[in-house]
Formats: sequence, C-alpha cells, structure tokens
Amino acid sequence: MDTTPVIDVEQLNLSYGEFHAVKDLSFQVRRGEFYALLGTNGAGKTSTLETVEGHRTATSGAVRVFGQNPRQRAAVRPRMGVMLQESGFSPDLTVRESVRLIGTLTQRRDSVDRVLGLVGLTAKARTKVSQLSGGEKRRLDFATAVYGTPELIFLDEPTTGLDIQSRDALWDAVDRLREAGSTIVLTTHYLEEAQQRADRIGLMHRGSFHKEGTVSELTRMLPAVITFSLLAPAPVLPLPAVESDGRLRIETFSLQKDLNVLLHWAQDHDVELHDLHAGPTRLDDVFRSISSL
Ligand SMILES: Nc1ncnc2c1ncn2[C@@H]1O[C@H](COP(=O)(O)OP(=O)(O)OP(=O)(O)O)[C@@H](O)[C@H]1O
Repeated sequence: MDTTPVIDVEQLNLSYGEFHAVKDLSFQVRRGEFYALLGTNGAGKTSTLETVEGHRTATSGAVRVFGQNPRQRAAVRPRMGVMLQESGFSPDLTVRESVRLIGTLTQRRDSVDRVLGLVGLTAKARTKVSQLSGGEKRRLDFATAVYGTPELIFLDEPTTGLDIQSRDALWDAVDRLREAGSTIVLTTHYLEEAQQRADRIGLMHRGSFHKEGTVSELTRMLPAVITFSLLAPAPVLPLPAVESDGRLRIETFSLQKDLNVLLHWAQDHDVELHDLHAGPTRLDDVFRSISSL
C-alpha cells in the first residue's frame, strides 16, 4: 500500500511583502483522512490551502501533494477537486455547460447527469449561472470539486449560504466520497461540522498551529462544564460555581463524580436544577480560548 502522505507540508512560510502570514507550518494529511484546517480570521488558512492547491508559491519551505510539487499542475490537478470560497463560473454558461467544462479542464471523467443529481441541480441543468440563487451556485461549486470522484478534495467553507437540507445533502455526498476512498480537506467557521466529521484538526492562529490533533485531543486539556439555573434561593452549593447571565457554571475535570455530587445535593435539599446541561468542552470553547489571545 502507498504510504506517501497525500499532503506533506514542511516548514511552510508565506509572506505578503513585509507581512509574515504563515510561519513555519508543518502538517501531513494521510490517504483517506478527513482533515479540517480551522482558525481565527486572518490565521492563514486560505493562504496555506492556496499553496497546497498549487495557486500560490511558498516563500520558503516544502509542499508536496501526492509526493509532487503542486505547481506541476498537469501531474497533480487531475487528481484533486477544489471547491473555492468564491466561484469563477462564467455567468452566461448554463449549469450543464459549466459542469461539462469542469470535466474538460480537470481531465477527469464522469457523467454530467450523475453529478447534477448528486448536487440536486438536475432541474436547473439548462439555467444560466447568472440566474442561480446563492445556495444553488454553492452547490454548483461543490459539483466542480466532486466531478470524477477525485482522490483529494478541498472544501473551502462549503456550507456557507446553504439551507439545512442542502447542508445535509452535501455531507451525505461527502460521506459517499469518503467511502470511495477520497481524502477530504475542509476549512469552515462552523465548528460543529468539523467536530462531527474530521479525523484530525489543525487549529491555526496568526500564521501557525495553536494546536493540532483529533477533536478529543484538542478538547481533553480543557475542563468539562455543568450549567444550570436556580429558580428559588438555595443552600450553599457543594461545588465552586461562577454565575453569569443568571446561570451557574461549574468547570470540572471529573464530570461524572461532580455531577453526582451536585445531583445528590439537589435531591437532599429539594432544589430544582433548571435547564441543566453537562458535557465535555466543545471545539467552540477551544476557539474562544485562542481568539482571546
Ligand atoms: N494578497 C495579499 N496581500 C497582502 N496580505 C494578504 C494577502 N492575502 C492574505 N493576506 C493577509 O494574510 C493573512 C492571512 O490571510 P488568509 O486569507 O490566509 O487567512 P484565513 O485564515 O483564510 O482568514 P479568514 O478566516 O478570515 O478567511 C491576513 O492577515 C490577510 O490580511
């Protein structure tokens, strides 16, 4: 089996004039993996991905895609599908013509009807791109990335502007691409999307990784949280809590034990723990912790 990483980035640096946007960034994406590159605004995600996609030259460092320089587009481009943040379709082409053009440009083979069905645009096949809604344009962008089921697929903010049905349909399609063996690289600001699906996450802040690992590795170092409100005066709580916006919040590294203590206390004193929530730290909390740095 080929163990060459699909993406291998080593000590990548990118500068725009005096501005050092990406600093000594190193990461690998393995075959079949779902990797999410997340980060604060301006962290350098797009700059990094544009370099990996072969659109931008690194200031220094090495970037390999399928073991090759991504600037060698003839070798690499047919093997990867890219959904950019903004589409570059000609407004006068129809949806069908646009998808067919992608096939020609990427040199991948597929059935245009199959791809239109996959992205739910069969009924719009003869519609001009200029007449599509924002969500429909986004689905056409997705079609460009998945045409021919490429080995490597980049999804840059894929669900922005999509309604809930279209989002679900997009993630179903991604699941099927993964079953077919495709490697997925995602950037998104919807953290729950990454939290639910990614095998590994690179969390960027100001040009470098703040953290990299699986979701559980990223969240493990933060305490779990119990929140609730009290509708009537109650005796002193059995655990230290902080009050914010009328709710009490307990942070703990022993969730089961402390939840047990709290529930017993409530039972013994006949106290209602209104709107009680307990659970591990979410990725949003990791994000908030770095955004404030
Ligand atoms: N062409 C450019 N010229 C100068 N500065 C640039 C250029 N492109 C990006 N930058 C700067 O480089 C930094 C990284 O930008 P980049 O678009 O890679 O970030 P990002 O993580 O994708 O951000 P966002 O989440 O806001 O889309 C930002 O500070 C941005 O202003």
